[in-house]
Amino acid sequence: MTKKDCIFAAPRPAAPFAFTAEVAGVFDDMLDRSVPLYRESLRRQAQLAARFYREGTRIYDLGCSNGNFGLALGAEMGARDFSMVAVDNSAPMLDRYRARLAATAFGERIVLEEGDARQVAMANASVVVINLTLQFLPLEDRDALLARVHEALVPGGVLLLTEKVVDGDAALAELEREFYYRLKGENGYSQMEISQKREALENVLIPETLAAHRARLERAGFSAVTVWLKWFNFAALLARKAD
Ligand SMILES: Nc1ncnc2c1ncn2[C@@H]1O[C@H](C[S@+](CC[C@H]([NH3+])C(=O)[O-])CC(=O)[O-])[C@@H](O)[C@H]1O
Ligand SMILES: O=C(O)C(=O)Cc1ccccc1
Repeated sequence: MTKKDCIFAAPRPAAPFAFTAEVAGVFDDMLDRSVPLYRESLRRQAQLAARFYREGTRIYDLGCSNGNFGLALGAEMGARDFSMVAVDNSAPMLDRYRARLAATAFGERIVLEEGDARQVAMANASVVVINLTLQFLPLEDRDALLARVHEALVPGGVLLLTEKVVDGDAALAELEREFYYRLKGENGYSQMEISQKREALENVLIPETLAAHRARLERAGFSAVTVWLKWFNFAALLARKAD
């Protein structure tokens, strides 16, 4: 059971946001109230993964947190066999993922790896998921990771990439931010919570434009890219490797 996210409710000393045990303990509530269409997007990504998964290959989930994609995928696959490697560099997140997997029938199909997404060895992948995680890597490391993802994919394999994005037009970027903070308010976050979290995420979560993402995916070698979901400053992309 995850608790209510009250992390930024009272004034706290300014510190960069990190995926600590405190965050892991309230993670589901935080994402349900902070990421528009979070469950819808996970469910469709699980369906896409099931659709593109090929027997004998692997799925990678980079930045898997406490396992919400893995649990959605397991439910989607049913009795079908699959193999997934789920990576995160936060031990408290993986502890929770491990505990949740133990209560499922598909636990042995998912291998948890504690480590840096930039370092993980990948091969023979039909699906790679990077859900709200590329945004936490230094800008200069993003090209190399996506190039390695493309390299690891089998022909016809897909990358499912979801990110917080920023509009290239300053006025539209401001509009999207305004509507995003409106959603947070509707979901019960106070102005104090919204502004303290914004400060904690500065220089930690670095969003890019959709144009920058498309250009990177093209540089990495992907032959076809679609934005299958967009809500103001959040976007989910599917990038396909040629057959
Ligand atoms: N360099 C890194 N290497 C590995 N993991 C990292 C790194 N940097 C950050 N992380 C991990 O990336 C995750 C980002 S959350 C992903 C949500 C999930 N995908 C979900 O579908 O629920 C998104 C969010 O909280 O906005 C955290 O668990 C970090 O520990
Ligand atoms: O809350 C935010 O502003 C977000 O961008 C979403 C989020 C959710 C969980 C951790 C970091 C960012």
